[in-house]
Amino acid sequence: MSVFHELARFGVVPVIVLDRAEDALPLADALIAGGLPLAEITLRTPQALAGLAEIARHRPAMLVGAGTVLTEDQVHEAKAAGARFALSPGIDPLVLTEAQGAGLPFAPGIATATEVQMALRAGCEMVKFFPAVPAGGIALLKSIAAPYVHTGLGYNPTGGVTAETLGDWLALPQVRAVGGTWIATQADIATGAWEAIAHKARAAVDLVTRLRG
Ligand SMILES: O=C(O)C(=O)C[C@H](O)[C@H](O)COP(=O)(O)O
Repeated sequence: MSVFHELARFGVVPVIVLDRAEDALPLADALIAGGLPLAEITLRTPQALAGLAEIARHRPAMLVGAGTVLTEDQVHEAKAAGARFALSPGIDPLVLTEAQGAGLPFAPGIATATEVQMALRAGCEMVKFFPAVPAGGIALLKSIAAPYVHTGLGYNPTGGVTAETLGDWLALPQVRAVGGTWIATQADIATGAWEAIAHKARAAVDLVTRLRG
């Protein structure tokens, strides 16, 4: 099974901004406790890679990937840290080529038909639809995805998705999983609100289970 198939089984991807590497394991444990052993650690903070590496090394049950991967170097850094997949808010063919060479499954960001075609040309299996809500929400995704249904491309809407709108997004057959920061916000992590994170993870997992029957 491809890593994006594994990810799709959860239906929801916690997008993480990690300020301190020492928060990585308690965060992973909270997500595991909530039944959501999955995280996209965004490479936006100096300690993100170290935190990702901690999770990959010490919590092998977690499916951990890197987000906000913007450069060729970051492809290799993410892979070396143990990322099983990578995503980015936008699309950069040079980064995609590098990821392919490194064997790191990569979902680039798209918000236009042109970008979808760039992703298809690069052989991507999944793309991030970013910024999902400000760009035009479900109506835009439906319209953009329509010409490419036959390709089997999957979408990961992220940016403005919430627990309340999760179900609407997952009702679209092309949506493999939504992404969002609400499950473990930067403030939750900074204050060590591990129980709250576990609770939000569990609520999201329960909702996905209910929706998918
Ligand atoms: O950095 C990336 O790889 C991204 O895709 C951006 C994040 O997914 C958004 O920042 C999500 O933000 P929320 O709207 O708070 O859920």
